[in-house]
Amino acid sequence: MSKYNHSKESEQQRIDQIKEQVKREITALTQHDQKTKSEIIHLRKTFWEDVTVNMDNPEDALETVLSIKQQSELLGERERTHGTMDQTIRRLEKIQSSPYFGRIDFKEEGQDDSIPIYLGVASLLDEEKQNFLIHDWRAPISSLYYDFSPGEAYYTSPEGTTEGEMTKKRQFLIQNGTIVSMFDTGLTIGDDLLKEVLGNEANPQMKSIVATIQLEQNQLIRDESSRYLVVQGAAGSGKTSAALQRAAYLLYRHMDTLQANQMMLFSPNPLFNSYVSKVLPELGEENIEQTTFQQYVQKRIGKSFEVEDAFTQTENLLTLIDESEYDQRVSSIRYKSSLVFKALIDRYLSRLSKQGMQFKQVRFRGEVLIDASRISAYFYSLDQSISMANRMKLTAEWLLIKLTRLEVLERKNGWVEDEIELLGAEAFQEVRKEYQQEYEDQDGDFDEAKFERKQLAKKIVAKQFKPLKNAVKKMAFVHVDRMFVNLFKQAHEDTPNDWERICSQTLTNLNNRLLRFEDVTPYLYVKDQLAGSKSNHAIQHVFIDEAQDYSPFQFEYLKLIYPTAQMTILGDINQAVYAQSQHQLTMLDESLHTGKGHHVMHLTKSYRSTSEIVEFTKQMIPKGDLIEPFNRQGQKPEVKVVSAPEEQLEGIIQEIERLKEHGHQSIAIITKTAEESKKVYRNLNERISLKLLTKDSYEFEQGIHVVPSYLSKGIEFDAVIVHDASDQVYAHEHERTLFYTVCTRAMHELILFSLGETCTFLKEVDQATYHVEQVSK
Ligand SMILES: Nc1ncnc2c1ncn2[C@@H]1O[C@H](COP(=O)(O)OP(=O)(O)OP(=O)(O)O)[C@@H](O)[C@H]1O
Repeated sequence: MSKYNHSKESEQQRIDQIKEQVKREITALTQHDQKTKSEIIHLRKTFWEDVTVNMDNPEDALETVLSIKQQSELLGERERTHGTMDQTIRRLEKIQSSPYFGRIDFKEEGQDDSIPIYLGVASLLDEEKQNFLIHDWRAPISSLYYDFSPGEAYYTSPEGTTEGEMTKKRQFLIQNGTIVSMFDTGLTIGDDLLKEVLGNEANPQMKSIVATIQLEQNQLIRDESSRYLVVQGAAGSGKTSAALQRAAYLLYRHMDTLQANQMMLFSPNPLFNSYVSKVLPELGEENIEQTTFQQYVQKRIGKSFEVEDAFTQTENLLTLIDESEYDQRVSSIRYKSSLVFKALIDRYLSRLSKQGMQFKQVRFRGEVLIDASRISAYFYSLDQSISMANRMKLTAEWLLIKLTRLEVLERKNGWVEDEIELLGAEAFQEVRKEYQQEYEDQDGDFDEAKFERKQLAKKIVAKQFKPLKNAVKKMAFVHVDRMFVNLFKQAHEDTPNDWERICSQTLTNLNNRLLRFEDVTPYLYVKDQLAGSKSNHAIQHVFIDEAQDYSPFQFEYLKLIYPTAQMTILGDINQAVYAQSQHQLTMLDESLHTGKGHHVMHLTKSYRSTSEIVEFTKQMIPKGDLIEPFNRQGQKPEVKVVSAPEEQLEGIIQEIERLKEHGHQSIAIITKTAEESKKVYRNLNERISLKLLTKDSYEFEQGIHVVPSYLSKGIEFDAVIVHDASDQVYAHEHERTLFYTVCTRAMHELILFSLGETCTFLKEVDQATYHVEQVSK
């Protein structure tokens, strides 16, 4: 028997022992859990029998409350225990099937022997609870596995730095408790295993990469040196994957203070939410909160405006034929996304703090109760040294006091008497009961009827004043919309050349109650500054994926709404597809992250696509030569030049057939616009089974999809067929990043059709890196 086999045998024996121990633990826990479950059922059934309910006097009532509290605490405690046991059983079941993925032997400085350390998704102690049989991949010592190859190594923990020598590094693939393969690895973590993983078919759900995290990804995952961690990473470099592992890592590191619902992931589209939803549960953690910027703003703005989303904005721009119209819209978008515009707004706000604030009158039953001018006078009577937000709060408090006084006066008005006449017997009975409880012992001359009418008047008016008071509490008396409109009506310093045009277009939109995407952040910023910020102090960590799509203004705004959160900002400047971010400063720009508290990292190795695809795509972007493909070979990309639309459709169908024969299950036909996607879908739908992805799609499955370029970001497919990569479709320099994004979605195969001459981005690529075929009947 070879040394390897022997070693494999003994490794399998160790796994078998672990499985036995885990089996025993699961049996014991299940029995215990059964008992707890029965107790819960019993407690729920007998809840009211076991509490003494007696409300005869205050002491008895107090005792009743205490008894209910005690009983529900007992129930709550049992339910929590059941929850924890359930979780532990699930964790143990996972360990049983795949206990670990790695082993390192580490000889600590000053020690004689190496100790084997096995790494898994969760830790496991031996039965004496003395030694770790498995270390959690997030434990400090586990970083040795990701950071070093055999030789001198060290790791840092809260106790300090431990130095030593790594004498072995081994990788396992274990399925159903059996070793499928096992490699002793050198420099990088399991090139072979990684190759195998990356060579698999695409999955409609992203997977955890815990067994094959690469060195630079590990640094990203564990970095806690700064408040803002900024990651510029090439397409397919594992930004999203590493971000999710990082979330799991932070949850482990700060398990006493951080919970999944205190972390927020901003993703590029609703589809993405479902795409990444399995990763954290796979790692034994709960999913963190997820949203898109659009979902956030939509919730904030509600129905008061029709809100354009970033996709509609992009689609509108991509379908604009008139170049000057395009230039105008883009210039307005870029200006409104800039910090220069934010500075203009700040100057406007500071003027408002002295004069010009707009308020709404408080009206009640068609009459003006408090005039806007009185609110304004009160606001400006407050000391200017008090911040605007606090002056607004004080004004709201003043209004509430005023409303309470007016409410008392209102009770005497005729309409109240009319309302009382219309009341049913029930209302009278209710106040009579109140009277009996409170005043039955009063002297004989107490007028019960008068009391009744007074009480009813009080109730009727209070009910009608309630919405008014609530509106004041929500700062609805501040006329945000009018002040936002005034921003575009007033003269300002340092405006761009086309300011007048920007203003007139914005005012037309606002008049039609339309808020363009570029106006959304400025509008919310103005609203928050005037009517009180909606900052969220509960969120402790924010992840922003595809950060190249966010403007510096959006970054400032996100900092305001999450004032205490740390941020992980990930993106790729070469995939900036929105007008506000192309050739503009974006949230990702290093110039915004120079100060203390910011740490910028770069990921240059690309894992998603075969090296042929990466070699091809990297030529389309500036500094593409810095991108290093992972060594996984495949076919060279194919460019098929056709001369008629029917040829393109036929060609696509043939390619799909071929790709399916090769076993590819997830195939995307990517078009530039949604309009084009719809057309392709209509033309192909009768011939092959496929799905159309739109901005409202929430999930995607294995299969063939037609998807517009800007919705394909962040996700990946086994094979990508680019629909019409001709110079008629990708005709402008500003579409370079869009084109690059589309091509980099392919894992194994990339096929580009071009109806006529190919686009410039393709012409620039070295012909030796792809095949060209002229297809004609
Ligand atoms: N260390 C790794 N081990 C295994 N797979 C990896 C690793 N790193 C990345 N991958 C795989 O590479 C692919 C791309 O990863 P991911 O989507 O996270 O990259 P990205 O940088 O966010 O891409 P993009 O910016 O192009 O959307 C995924 O299939 C992911 O599972």
